Amino acid sequence: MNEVVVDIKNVKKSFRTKKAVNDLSLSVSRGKITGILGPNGAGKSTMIRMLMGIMIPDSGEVIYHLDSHEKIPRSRIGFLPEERGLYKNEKVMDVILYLADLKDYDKEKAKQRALDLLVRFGLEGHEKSKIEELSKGMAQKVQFIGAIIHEPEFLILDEPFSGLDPVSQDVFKEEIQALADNGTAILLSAHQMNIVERLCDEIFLIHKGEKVVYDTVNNIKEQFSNYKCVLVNTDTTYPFNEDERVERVEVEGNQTTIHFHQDVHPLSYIRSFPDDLHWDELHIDRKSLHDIFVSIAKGEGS
Ligand SMILES: Nc1ncnc2c1ncn2[C@@H]1O[C@H](COP(=O)(O)OP(=O)(O)OP(=O)(O)O)[C@@H](O)[C@H]1O
Repeated sequence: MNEVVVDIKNVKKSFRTKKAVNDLSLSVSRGKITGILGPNGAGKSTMIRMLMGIMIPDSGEVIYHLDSHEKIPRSRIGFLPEERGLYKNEKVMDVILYLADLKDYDKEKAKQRALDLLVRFGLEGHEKSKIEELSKGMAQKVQFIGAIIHEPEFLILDEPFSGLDPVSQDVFKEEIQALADNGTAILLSAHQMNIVERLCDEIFLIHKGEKVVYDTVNNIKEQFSNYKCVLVNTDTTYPFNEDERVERVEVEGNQTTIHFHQDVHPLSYIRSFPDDLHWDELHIDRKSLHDIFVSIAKGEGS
């Protein structure tokens, strides 16, 4: 069942004459990862600030459905801001316990959770290290732990993967997925489309403060993404493009990519290949979310 944790309804926010967010509505549900995407300046941070109560919308509403009398129930929300920053002279455990205390979370529980989380993030034994002694990636892990230490029901992650190496990115991905599997509602802003594609259930794509797409990843791929078929080491003289199902053909090195028109499934086309057509590898794929994002952001639509 879809259990909505927060509804954003028709919010608008302008800075002088600049419309940063124009009439946007969005819901985030328990156990779901919702990606908020958009090119630089699209209005993502402004949306996040309104969710956190750091900014008040000019019109529209942010409505939390958490068991709290506060309009913005901060102790139930976790936030990893885009701007990283922890008290450099403080020790790892002290910083985490301080953040837990800000959310009124029990100190003993926080200590135990912190120890467990430090192990999960490969930071065991660093409880007494000062933040300044940590690498950037390690400090980011501590900040992530600080954002989830109080078991938030709603978690906002603003660019959690920036500056992380691929191994650390994987650790973050696993933890984010595990939190969602445990029922946390997650709003994720990220520019790494390959990660977003695999991690998010739904995507809210905005551009210049306006909604472009709000749907499940599968529906978006269905709606915007045609199939393509890649043949490795095939006969490039074969007239692949002499078929009305084919939109265009690209040859790059030993790869021949056949792009199909919307709604064409390539299987029937592939079955029509002559038996003696050689190829070493054949891949059927859809356009990636990256391709879709770029074409939408450039205003090319589908
Ligand atoms: N405090 C502010 N004063 C004036 N203009 C602002 C302010 N904050 C944001 N803006 C403007 O509002 C628009 C949306 O900015 P916002 O920071 O929300 O975008 P974003 O999608 O988070 O971008 P990025 O991916 O670059 O972080 C931009 O045109 C920005 O210049």
